[in-house]
Amino acid sequence: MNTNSWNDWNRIVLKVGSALIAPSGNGCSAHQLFPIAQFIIECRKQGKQVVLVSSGSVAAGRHVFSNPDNPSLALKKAMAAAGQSEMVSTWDRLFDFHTAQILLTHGDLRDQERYHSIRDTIMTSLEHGVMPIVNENDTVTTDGLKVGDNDNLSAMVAAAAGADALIMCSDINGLYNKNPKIHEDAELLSVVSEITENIKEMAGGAISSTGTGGMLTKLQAAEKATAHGITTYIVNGFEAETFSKLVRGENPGTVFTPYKNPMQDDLHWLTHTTRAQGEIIVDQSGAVCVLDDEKTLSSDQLVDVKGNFNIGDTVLVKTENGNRVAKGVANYSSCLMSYISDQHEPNETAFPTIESLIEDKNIAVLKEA
Ligand SMILES: Nc1ncnc2c1ncn2[C@@H]1O[C@H](COP(=O)(O)OP(=O)(O)O)[C@@H](O)[C@H]1O
Ligand SMILES: N[C@@H](CCC(=O)OP(=O)(O)O)C(=O)O
Repeated sequence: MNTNSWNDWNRIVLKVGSALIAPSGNGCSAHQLFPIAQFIIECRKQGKQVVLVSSGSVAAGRHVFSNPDNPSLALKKAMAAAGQSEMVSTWDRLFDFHTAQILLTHGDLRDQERYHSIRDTIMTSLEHGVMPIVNENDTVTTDGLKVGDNDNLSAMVAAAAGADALIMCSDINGLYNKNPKIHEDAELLSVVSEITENIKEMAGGAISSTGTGGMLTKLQAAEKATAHGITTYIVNGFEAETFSKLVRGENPGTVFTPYKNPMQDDLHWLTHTTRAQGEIIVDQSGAVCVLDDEKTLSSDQLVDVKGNFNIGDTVLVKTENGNRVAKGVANYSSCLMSYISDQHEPNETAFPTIESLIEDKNIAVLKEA
C-alpha cells in the first residue's frame, strides 16, 4: 500500500467542520477544539507544518442574528462576516504562536496567477512559523465564484501547499458503506485504495443543520488530494483518541491511498481546481491533435463554441458527439473563436488559420477521450 503516516509528514492540511466549531448554535465553543489544538501543537513541536482549513463562520455568526430558521443568502453572508472573526479569534486563543487568516473564493483559485500568489503566501507564512487559517470568503462569493464547501477547498489548498497529508475532521468516524446516522448496520471502511463509482454511491449528504455537503464533498476532496499524491483521512474530530492514534501512526478512521504517480502541479490545477468557463467543439482531427504529443488545435478544426470565456480561462474541448477530450487554457476569447467557427469557407474570408487555440503546454487529457 502507498499510504504514508505520521513519520512521513512534513506538511499537513487539517480541515475542521462547522459542527466542531459551533456545535450548539450559540457561537463558537473552544471545548471540542482542545484535542485538535493539542494535535496541531504536537505536529509543530515535531517540526511538521500545519495549515488549518476551518469552517464555521456561518454557524458561529448565527446567534448574532437570533438564530433564524431559514436565513436568506444576504443574512447568511452577514452571519459569515460576524462569525469569521469569532471563529478565528477562538482558534487564536488556543495557540501561543501567530496565525494568519486567508479567505479565498474559487475565483481566486482558478486564476493561475492568483493561485500561485496564494501558494506563496501560505508557504511564506509557514516558513515564518505562522499557521494559516483558511476559509472560503463567504461574504463576497456568488454562485459562479464559490467553491461551495470546505472539503473541496481543503483539497485545493492541500495541493497548492504541496501537503503530504489532508485530514478532514468531521462528526463521524470516517466513510461507512451507507450513512450511519440513518442505517444502524452501516460498516466503516478503513482503507479506500480507489474512489470508484461504487464507493461514491455509498456517500450521502449532511444530516446536521451545520454541515455542508456531507460525504459526497469529502470524496470529491479525497479524489483531488490523492491525485496530487496526498494521503487523505476522514476522521472523527470529536474523539480525542483520533489524534493520539494519528501521532502513533495509526489510522483512526478512513484513509484514502494516494496515487503512485501523482499528477504534475499545473495539470492537477487544471484538472482539479479550475472549472471550464465554456466549450470548444472540434472535429475528429482536432481531437486527435489535442491528444497527440504536439497538442495543437488549429482554427480549421473548430466546429462550434459554447459559453462566454476570455483569454486565459479554462475550456473543455469536446467532440461533435459530446465526448470530453481535454481541459485547456484558451488563447482566444469565445467571441473571436465563435466568429472564426462561423466562417464556413475560410478561403473566402481572408481570415488566416490560427494555429494554437489553446495553450499547448497546459492540456489535461480527460478520461472519455
Ligand atoms: N456513507 C457515509 N458515511 C459516513 N457519513 C455519511 C455517509 N453518508 C452521509 N454521511 C453524512 O455525512 C455527515 C458528515 O458531513 P458534514 O455534516 O458535511 O460534516 P462536516 O461539517 O464535518 O463537513 C455525517 O454526519 C453523515 O450524516
Ligand atoms: N465557509 C463555510 C463552511 C462551509 C462548509 O463546507 O462547512 P462544513 O461542511 O461544516 O465543512 C463557513 O465557514 O460557514
